[in-house]
Formats: sequence, structure tokens, C-alpha cells
Amino acid sequence: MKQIIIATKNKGKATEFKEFFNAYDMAAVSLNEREELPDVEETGETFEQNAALKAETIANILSQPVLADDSGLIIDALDGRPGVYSARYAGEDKNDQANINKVLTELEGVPQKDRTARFICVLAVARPNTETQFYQGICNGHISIAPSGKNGFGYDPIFIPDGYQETMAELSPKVKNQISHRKNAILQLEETIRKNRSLY
Ligand SMILES: O=c1[nH]c(=O)c2ncn([C@@H]3O[C@H](COP(=O)(O)OP(=O)(O)OP(=O)(O)O)[C@@H](O)[C@H]3O)c2[nH]1
Ligand SMILES: [Mg+2]
Repeated sequence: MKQIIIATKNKGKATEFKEFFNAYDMAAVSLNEREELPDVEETGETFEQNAALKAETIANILSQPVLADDSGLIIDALDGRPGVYSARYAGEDKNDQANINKVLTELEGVPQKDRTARFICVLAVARPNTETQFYQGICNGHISIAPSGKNGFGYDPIFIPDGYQETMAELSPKVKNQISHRKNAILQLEETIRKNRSLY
């Protein structure tokens, strides 16, 4: 089975990418399975810059194509926060529960109609000596009053996608992988995969 390196240490993302690439008979291998590879500091100010940093750093070390994902939650009533700082919103330990609590505290008293939000996922495909390609996906929704559900990861327990009553964490992984920002970004990438049966 052909392998594709995903420059992520986020277990939730790694699981979703394995699901996506399994459909193309490709094995998505995350950095959790390649511990010899370094952490990449995300010094960018945009999702594109951080996705490129992660993909290009690992692609140059391995001299092979690498995919990275930089993603996050944009909340209108918080002027777009947490955005590119979603993973570390409540601190460097990247604690999902603390991140959720911080968002809910900041949204206290904000009525449902003003709790609009969206997830954004930017994929970067980097190959040595080749221009990095970018693919973006969005999922619109709003922030719930309280967390609910055990599936997914990150802010899923407080994100209710448009067209649903349930939070992303109450939906099954199958449904999330049909509607998420990550799936919508993969759909952008799908033409390349379909044509070449690989990313390159
Ligand atoms: O509820 C969620 N459902 C999702 O589907 C999702 N996708 C991203 N996020 C949030 O945005 C941060 C990404 O930050 P991020 O792209 O820097 O990833 P990360 O630092 O967790 O891992 P890495 O890929 O950088 O290794 C994550 O930690 C999460 O808080 C999500 N939350
Ligand atoms: Mg990160």
C-alpha cells in the first residue's frame, strides 16, 4: 500500500486522514509513527504559513512529498479568535477541555444568533524543489451553550454544524468525515489523487 506522510502529531487528525486515504488504498502515516522526525514550530500568522512550514520542513528532511494540515476555529463574536491559535488558546499544553472552557466563558451571555463560527482547514502538499500546493475547506456552524458528545477532538463538543442540531462530537465520525472542513479540503485535493492515484 502506497504511504503518504502527514506532518501532524494530532491523533484526531491522524485518524481522520487514515480514513480519507484508505479510500484510495493509501496508508496515511503521521509523525506519531515517525518519532525520529522533529516538532515543527508554528511561527506563521496564517493557516497557510503554518501548513507550509510543517509540510516543507518534513518534506525536505525525507526528500519525499508530505501533506500537512493547519486548521482552527473562527468565532465571529470573538473577532475571529481563536483562529491560528486554536490549539494553544488556553495555554501551551494544548488542552482541549481548557480551550473549550475559555471559549464558553468568553461567549457567556452571547445569544445563539450571535454565536456563528466556522472551522477552517488548510492542507499543504510539499515536495522537495517544487512549489507547495494548498487546498482549503470550511465548515460553517455555531457554538453551543454547553459541551456535548464524545466523538472527534478539539472543539467538536461545542461546534454545531449548519443543518444539524447535534454538536460535531455527537455526530458519528462517518458523518463528520462527510461534512467537516478537513473533508472539504480533501475534496479540493481529490482531483489530484483521482488522476494520479496519489498526491504526486
Ligand atoms: O473540534 C475540532 N475539530 C476539528 O476537526 C479540528 N481541526 C482543528 N481543530 C482545532 O484547531 C487546532 C488545530 O491546530 P493545529 O492545526 O496547529 O493542529 P495541532 O497543533 O493540534 O496538531 P498539528 O497538526 O499541528 O501537529 C486543534 O488543536 C483543534 O483545537 C479542530 N477542533
Ligand atoms: Mg499545530
